[in-house]
Amino acid sequence: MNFLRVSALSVNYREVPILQDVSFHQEPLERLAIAGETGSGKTTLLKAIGGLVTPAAGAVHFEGEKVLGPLERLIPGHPHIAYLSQHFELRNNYSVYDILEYTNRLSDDWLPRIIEICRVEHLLKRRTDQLSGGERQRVALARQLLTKPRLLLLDEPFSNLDGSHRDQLRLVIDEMEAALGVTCLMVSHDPYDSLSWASQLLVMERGYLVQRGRPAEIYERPANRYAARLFGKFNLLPAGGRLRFLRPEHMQLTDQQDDALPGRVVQARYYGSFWEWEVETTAGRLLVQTGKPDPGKGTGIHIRIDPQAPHHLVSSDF
Ligand SMILES: Nc1ncnc2c1ncn2[C@@H]1O[C@H](COP(=O)(O)OP(=O)(O)OP(=O)(O)O)[C@@H](O)[C@H]1O
Repeated sequence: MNFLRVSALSVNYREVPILQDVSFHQEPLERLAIAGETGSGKTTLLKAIGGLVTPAAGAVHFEGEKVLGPLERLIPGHPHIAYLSQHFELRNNYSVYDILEYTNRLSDDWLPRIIEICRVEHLLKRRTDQLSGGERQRVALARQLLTKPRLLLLDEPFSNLDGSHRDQLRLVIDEMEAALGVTCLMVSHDPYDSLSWASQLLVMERGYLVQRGRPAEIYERPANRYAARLFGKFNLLPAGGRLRFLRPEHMQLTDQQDDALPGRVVQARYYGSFWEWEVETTAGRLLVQTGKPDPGKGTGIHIRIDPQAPHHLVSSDF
């Protein structure tokens, strides 16, 4: 029995297919992230898992039992699955403490524990309309945790947060998993959030699940051009009738000209921790990630493939 099993799930909105034949499973404490372009069906998938939309076909099973849709339950949703929506609402004119206490369905000793984990102690007396975006996010998360979920569905939890609030929320999620044993399934359109957090990634494209794998597998060996682009830029180098897929950091500048590809720098862009050079070569325009600054447009250079780079060959229609 899987902790969560999604089987051949399809969802339509007014007869338009939004999710088509999606199947996967998740085990307890496995960190699963769903990536995909806007409109690819990520939120709809979370809602179907949480019992908030009715599938047109297929089913979701949680701990061996079928998750019922909104028409099959008096109160939509599953009692052990919490859903932190992108557009969560906190009632106005209530203090944070009142909201949390009101929601608490657990024994009283849980409340201070969750307040501490979510780092909201200093906010308890404030009204909900007196909070910043990051603070509201942590209060909303605390509120969901007080329903004692076993599965927490997080829809773009970092999307409106700056760097320091993101880091803080990341710590909250880590602690919550460890201290409360909550399993998380996260939707994120930001490649860095999903690559660095997940143990398994799902890639959604126009309602279909097109790839599932470990983050490094999907980053280095994407199933198609769409999955490749979601996680950053890439090069395709001719290799014996096929194309070799290489990320810009898999290309190296070299002084040794044997076996190297000559080229001329077209443009150099600065990204803080690295530079990216765009280089015109006989194999096409290539991107090279390097620590070296802009050498000037037209500079002649030589490139080689990092000997440690993955060997991912794709067809010419990639
Ligand atoms: N209630 C609805 N009625 C009709 N169509 C909907 C409804 N909700 C979503 N859709 C459509 O379903 C598709 C998938 O939407 P969904 O919100 O699941 O995508 P998403 O991948 O989560 O997008 P985003 O990253 O922008 O949140 C979109 O084309 C959207 O317009």
